[in-house]
Amino acid sequence: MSEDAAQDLEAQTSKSPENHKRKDYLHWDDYFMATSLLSAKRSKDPVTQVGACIVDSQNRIVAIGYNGFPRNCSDDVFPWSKAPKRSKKDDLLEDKKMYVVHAEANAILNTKGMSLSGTRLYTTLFPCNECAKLIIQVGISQVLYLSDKYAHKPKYLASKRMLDAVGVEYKRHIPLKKTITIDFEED
Ligand SMILES: Nc1ccn([C@H]2C[C@H](O)[C@@H](COP(=O)(O)O)O2)c(=O)n1
Repeated sequence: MSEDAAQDLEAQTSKSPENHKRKDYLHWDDYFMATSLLSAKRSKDPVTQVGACIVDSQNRIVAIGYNGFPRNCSDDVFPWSKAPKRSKKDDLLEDKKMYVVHAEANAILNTKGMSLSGTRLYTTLFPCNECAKLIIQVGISQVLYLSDKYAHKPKYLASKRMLDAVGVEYKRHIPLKKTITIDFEED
C-alpha cells in the first residue's frame, strides 16, 4: 500500500481525531469573556483596560465595547491622568474619570437601542454604579465578570446593592482555559 493510501485509510478509521468532534474547543463563557478581553485591548487607558460583550439568549453577540473617550474627543488631547484626592476644581478637570465612557456603557450604546431584555453582559471588570443603572434599565439579566478589584469602593457597593435589589444575577467567571493564544500566522 502506498504511503498516501495508508494515510487516507488512517484518516478514515474511527481512531483518527479528524473524524471526531474536537475536544479542546472554546466553551461559550470563555469565548465571550475572551471577546471582552480582546475588546479591552483597544482601550488607550494606561492603567485599566476594560472590555464588555453583550450576548442574547441564543448565544449571539449583540455588541461589544471598551473604555474610552466619547467619539471625537481626542485620545491625545483629553487627560489619561487621575487627579490626586482632595484636588482643586481645575485639577479635577484633568482627571480621566470626567471623560471616559465605561466599557459596559459603550457596549450598551453600541446596540443602537435594540431590546436587551434577557441578555447577558460579560465584562472584564465588575460594573460601577453608573453602569449598573444602565444594565438594569435596558433589562440585562445576568452579569459575568473577571475582576472585582474595586469591590471595596462605594460605587461598586452601590452597584451590587442595585443589582441585588432588582434581581440581576452576577457571578465571577472562572475560565476553563487559563490562556488562549491568537496567532495571526496560524493556518
Ligand atoms: N466597570 C468598569 C470600571 C472602570 N472602567 C474604566 C474607567 C477607567 O477608564 C478605567 C479605570 O481606571 P483606574 O481607576 O483603574 O485607573 O476603567 C470601565 O470601563 N468599566
